[in-house]
Amino acid sequence: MVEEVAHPENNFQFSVFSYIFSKQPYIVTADHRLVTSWHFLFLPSEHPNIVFVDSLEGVQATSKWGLWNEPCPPPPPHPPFVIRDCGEKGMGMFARRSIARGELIILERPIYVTQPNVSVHPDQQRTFYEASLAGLSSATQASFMSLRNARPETQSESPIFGRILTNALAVKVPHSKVRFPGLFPQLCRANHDCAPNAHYFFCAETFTGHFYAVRAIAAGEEITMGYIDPMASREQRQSLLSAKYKFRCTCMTCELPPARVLLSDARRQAIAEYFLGMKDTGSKFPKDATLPHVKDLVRWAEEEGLVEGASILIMSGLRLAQRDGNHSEMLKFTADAVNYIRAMEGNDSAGFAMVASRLGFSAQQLASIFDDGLPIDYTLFERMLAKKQV
Ligand SMILES: C[S@@+](CC[C@H](N)C(=O)[O-])C[C@H]1O[C@@H](n2cnc3c(N)ncnc32)[C@H](O)[C@@H]1O
Repeated sequence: MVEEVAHPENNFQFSVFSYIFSKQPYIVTADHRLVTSWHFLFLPSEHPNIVFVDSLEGVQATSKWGLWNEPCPPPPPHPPFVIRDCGEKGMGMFARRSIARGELIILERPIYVTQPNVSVHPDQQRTFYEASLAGLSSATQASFMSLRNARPETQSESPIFGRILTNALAVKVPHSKVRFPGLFPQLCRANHDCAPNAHYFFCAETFTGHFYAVRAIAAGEEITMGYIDPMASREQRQSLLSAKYKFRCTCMTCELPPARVLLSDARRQAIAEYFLGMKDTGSKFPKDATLPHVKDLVRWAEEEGLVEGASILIMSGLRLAQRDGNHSEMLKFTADAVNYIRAMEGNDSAGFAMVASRLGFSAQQLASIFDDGLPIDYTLFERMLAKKQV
């Protein structure tokens, strides 16, 4: 049975080859002639501004989350940034006023979430992507198409594909290890820096991308994020950025004098090796890890401006100290972990709750020790730890 498709909230007709798989929830095939018709589009009811592309099972699971019926949490009342043209980089995000470390810059819903590999034949790619774009309202389509396309070589396959490659940010959803590429009208305007001053993460509970300042940002300063593995050497980073995003990075770290680049590369490599060791052992610290070494790595990560790397190392240090029953080090690492997580993800984050649960506390209990602005109540913390016999 083939039925023509119109988005429930707009009058778009995808194509005569689209058909409705299900009206409740709204699931359609992009084009039933495609060999890859196992990719379906989910058009969340009353949200003509989101399209979710996945296998049928994927969109069926997604459609049951009910997140789409939740209103998007309101953004900060006066956005602390402007998006403007900045020459060779194209558009960029800039601080309208000074922004404090740990301040929320923007919170935004994606408009388009897709499978990492919608492996359709190049000839069919265009049909597929055009049908998926047509699932959006005309305003959202225009916003999508205004995003930068740094990959014009893909234009013949689809003008959409290049925009996905240029702009996608990871969307992580419950019960799936897949990092879905997601597009956001404003978040995708942030340019890259190898020591970024802001941190992006996706919150599945509210289905929004969050962007926090991880350093104090001065009025007029550019707000940046990291696109690639920051532990790579400068040469590797340059080649990754040039291959995928088609630009040469001229950030401060990349422009350091040669001797400083060597030092920066060596530090990043040492951190990468530690992470590899964690992966090898499948545990939170590598075999033979020692507290002094972790502390050196944390300091290097901080000096390199690698906030996310530093936070992972701090959590690893916390676990090492926990393994050794070293309460005073646990205290220091916990204080650092809380400090970092608050800067990267705000006060009520899942990360904060994770640190708390790691120590056997609730988020509220931990927050009571690390209340904003007050000196840390170490005695209380010691007492709580002793009670837990961590
Ligand atoms: C996600 S977009 C960022 C926003 C983009 N500048 C725009 O105009 O919409 C990624 C693209 O921006 C440009 N870009 C991002 N960071 C850059 C940087 N540090 N230097 C030069 N170009 C950059 C590259 O063309 C890259 O492919």
